[in-house]
Amino acid sequence: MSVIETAGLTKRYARVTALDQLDVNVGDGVTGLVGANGAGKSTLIKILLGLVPATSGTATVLGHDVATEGGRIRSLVGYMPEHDCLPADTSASDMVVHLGQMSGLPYAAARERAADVLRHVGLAEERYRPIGGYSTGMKQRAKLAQALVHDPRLVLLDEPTNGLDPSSRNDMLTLVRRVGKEFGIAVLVTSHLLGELEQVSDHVVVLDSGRLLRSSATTDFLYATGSLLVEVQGLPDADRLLGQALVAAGLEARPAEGALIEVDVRDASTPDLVRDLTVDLGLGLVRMQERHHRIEDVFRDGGAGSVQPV
Ligand SMILES: Nc1ncnc2c1ncn2[C@@H]1O[C@H](COP(=O)(O)OP(=O)(O)OP(=O)(O)O)[C@@H](O)[C@H]1O
Repeated sequence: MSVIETAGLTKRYARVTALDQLDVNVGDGVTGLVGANGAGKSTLIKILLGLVPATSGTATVLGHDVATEGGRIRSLVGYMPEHDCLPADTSASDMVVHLGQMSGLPYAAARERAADVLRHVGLAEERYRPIGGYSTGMKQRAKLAQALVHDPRLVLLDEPTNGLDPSSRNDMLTLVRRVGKEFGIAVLVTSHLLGELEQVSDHVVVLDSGRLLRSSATTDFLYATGSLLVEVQGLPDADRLLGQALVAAGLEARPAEGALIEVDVRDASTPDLVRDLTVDLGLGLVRMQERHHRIEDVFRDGGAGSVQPV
């Protein structure tokens, strides 16, 4: 059974079409929903929760119709909203217990679950302190905890890394991955950064101005959009020699800035092939990094993007 399924889903506001004939099918595991600001990610999440009505089309969540079974969906689904929405003068513990009770848990069970989830997100020590004194990272973790308190079957996480510094961002991405893998909860997580969703998602769905650009396994996505930057040493013209060998082996390769070689990733074996050819030429492999295209360029004419370590 699909976790989320939409058909022809459309949402029009007075001045803008936020979702345009969207057909998506999300299964178990971690699914990344990526798109630039205004692409329609939050609108989709609100429709899936039954909080905002669609203009036309249909959507189901865990087999329930969003148009008629919003209450049932919200009892089965955890939701982490994008913006700062936490009460400053309440402790994370009180807030999560309260939301657990609102989801139908008896008080004692809500307390027990709240302690568990706050520990899982790394807020065991601070859980009795008022949220107003929390860092942004702690607030994001408190928001994640309340999404998990009623043991949902699916969580919808809207920009969980928003406003975080690089180290807190990595911690949050690790947590998101754990929720999907260790707790076995289906996850739909949004971001405007393709790179960070690739780190945690099994599947990536890309929205552009409310339209579906692509929906595929993360690995397919990488192969379709990525290239490698390679640096070798050992001979004065090491980069040229390797470039020629790569082209002779049928790969697309070209010189890049700083005596690097850029190689298009053809499939999962490409990095091994680069390594083997380097060794065959008696050269040393200094580094090999993925280069991603920018999300805006992915489906258009390509272009250089951020470089991330393999
Ligand atoms: N309540 C509303 N009334 C009118 N227009 C809206 C409303 N909510 C969203 N929109 C518009 O719909 C489009 C999609 O917005 P949405 O918030 O879903 O995008 P998003 O991908 O989540 O972006 P962001 O990350 O910036 O929140 C935007 O053009 C936005 O201005």
